[in-house]
Amino acid sequence: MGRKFFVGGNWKCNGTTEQVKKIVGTLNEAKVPGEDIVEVVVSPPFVFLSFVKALLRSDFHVAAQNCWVHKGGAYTGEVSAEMLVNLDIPWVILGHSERRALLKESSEFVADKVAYALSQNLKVIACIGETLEQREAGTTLAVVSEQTKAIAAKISNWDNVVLAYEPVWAIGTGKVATPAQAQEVHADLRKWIHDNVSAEVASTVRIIYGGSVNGANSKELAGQADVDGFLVGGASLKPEFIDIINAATVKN
Ligand SMILES: O=C(CO)COP(=O)(O)O
Repeated sequence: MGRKFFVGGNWKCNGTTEQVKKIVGTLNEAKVPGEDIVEVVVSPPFVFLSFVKALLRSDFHVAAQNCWVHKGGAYTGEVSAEMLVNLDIPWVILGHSERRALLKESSEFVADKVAYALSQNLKVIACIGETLEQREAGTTLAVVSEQTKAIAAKISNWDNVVLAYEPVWAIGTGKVATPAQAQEVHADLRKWIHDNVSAEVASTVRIIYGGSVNGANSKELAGQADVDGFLVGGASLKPEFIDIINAATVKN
């Protein structure tokens, strides 16, 4: 099938110049499989993007954590897709659950952002995931397929999209999804994409898992057939991020 393993590090709203230097230093010295085996992307806050890009080894790439929904202009506090392109930032994370919950970003708004970012040739890590209440109510697939459907309605080319399944109850809680739970949702999502987008996109799109991934649990999760990588929060700020990148070897 040839879906290249993908590991993203979402630093969220963390870091000082000194911490950033230290993290990048650790990444630059790390021994990891080549770019043919694993694609590695780290996502610092906007203010550190250029700094990280300049320091970071050339086989790792950077992502912004958000961008404005349309062309830039009179939108105080926002950063446009055009600016990211201008700075040679190849990736952007969109629709993270923290933004959906705290900043009330709807599925439609996220989908508009995804479509606009793709139109500017950015590559997108699009995040979806259910809350604990939704899981307990048995609506996990309905929720993640609704979030995916909103995106599918607005884009026609999935080549530059990575779908990040991040159950909200697993984010920052230390309560990781079991490999079986992750695999079940990933397989259901792939089937949904098969039935509602195309067989081709279903077989090629990477679906990565996020939520309390760490050095210890990453190998077993990576062993699941439909888990094509990770979006890592807390552990991406620590040296164990290297172990998570190395979980890619499980696929080979
Ligand atoms: O939200 C996440 C990545 O985007 C996951 O965060 P944690 O790895 O800290 O649970």
